Amino acid sequence: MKPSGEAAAAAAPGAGPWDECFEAAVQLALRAGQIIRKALTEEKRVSTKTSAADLVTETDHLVENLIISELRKRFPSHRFIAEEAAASGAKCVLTRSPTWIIDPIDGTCNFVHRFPTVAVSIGFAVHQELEFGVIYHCTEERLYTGRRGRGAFCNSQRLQVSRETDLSKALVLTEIGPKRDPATLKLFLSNMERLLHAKAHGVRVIGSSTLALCHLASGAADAYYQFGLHCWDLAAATVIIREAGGIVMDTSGGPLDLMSCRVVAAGTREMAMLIAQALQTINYGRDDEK
Ligand SMILES: O=P([O-])([O-])O[C@@H]1[C@@H](O)[C@H](O)[C@@H](O)[C@H](O)[C@@H]1O
Ligand SMILES: [Mg+2]
Ligand SMILES: [Mg+2]
Repeated sequence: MKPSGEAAAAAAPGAGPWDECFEAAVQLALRAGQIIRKALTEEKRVSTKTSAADLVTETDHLVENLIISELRKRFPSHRFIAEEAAASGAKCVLTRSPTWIIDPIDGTCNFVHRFPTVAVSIGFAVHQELEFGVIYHCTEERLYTGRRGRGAFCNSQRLQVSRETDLSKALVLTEIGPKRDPATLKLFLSNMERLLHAKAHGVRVIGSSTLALCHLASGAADAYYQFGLHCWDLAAATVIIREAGGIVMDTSGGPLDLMSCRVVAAGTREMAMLIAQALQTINYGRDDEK
């Protein structure tokens, strides 16, 4: 079923203080998805950022500028944290002001290779609390939404996480992150090996952290962990997972720190703790200290 803004709004009935912002996010995600879907098959100008594996295209910039300019027109007092602005030096500071946290294309490496696992992610926080998240799987036309206290949905289907607590019965998702030096790769592979030694059914890397986190929210996977993602990968997906009944926390087992570039998420706290206890830390610094 094609997603629509009306379906997303109808899926979470009842007026709320941020309805207008939520509906703007939905419409912009759908519009961005059309641009990304069209550009997927076209020639691209590709640049690198923090590593040879950390790619960016003109479409990332075009989509991010479109989203921010449209939101600034409608909500001039709001603040923005966005991936490509941060790459150009903008500070990632989450204040108590209404703040949009944007990843214009999540899965840019997939996008460059025309691998159809790409999303646009728009999160929204007020008083430093995540209020809603919108993630649009551009090629499958799946609109994932979550609003604090009002449930999580894919198109108009309510989402519910897996209730699995046994790691030996779990499908675990992760992502590689942009660092490719030998020490980081050794730790990344060691973490994957630890989970396979613990008899996890499988470990999957799909190239988009936001869509992997949406799969978790839909119950199609039991856990997710990563070192090397960012607040714009996490913001929208965190609301969606929590509203689907899941847990999103720090890799230490403590509360999520949106700026820490690391996460463990799962359908149950038991599963999340089993994952966290198995992991060796890979240091990627903090978004708010770059
Ligand atoms: O850059 P992008 O495509 O928005 O986001 C990507 C993340 O979704 C992925 O989890 C991570 O491993 C990549 O390094 C990259 O950060
Ligand atoms: Mg991106
Ligand atoms: Mg991303």
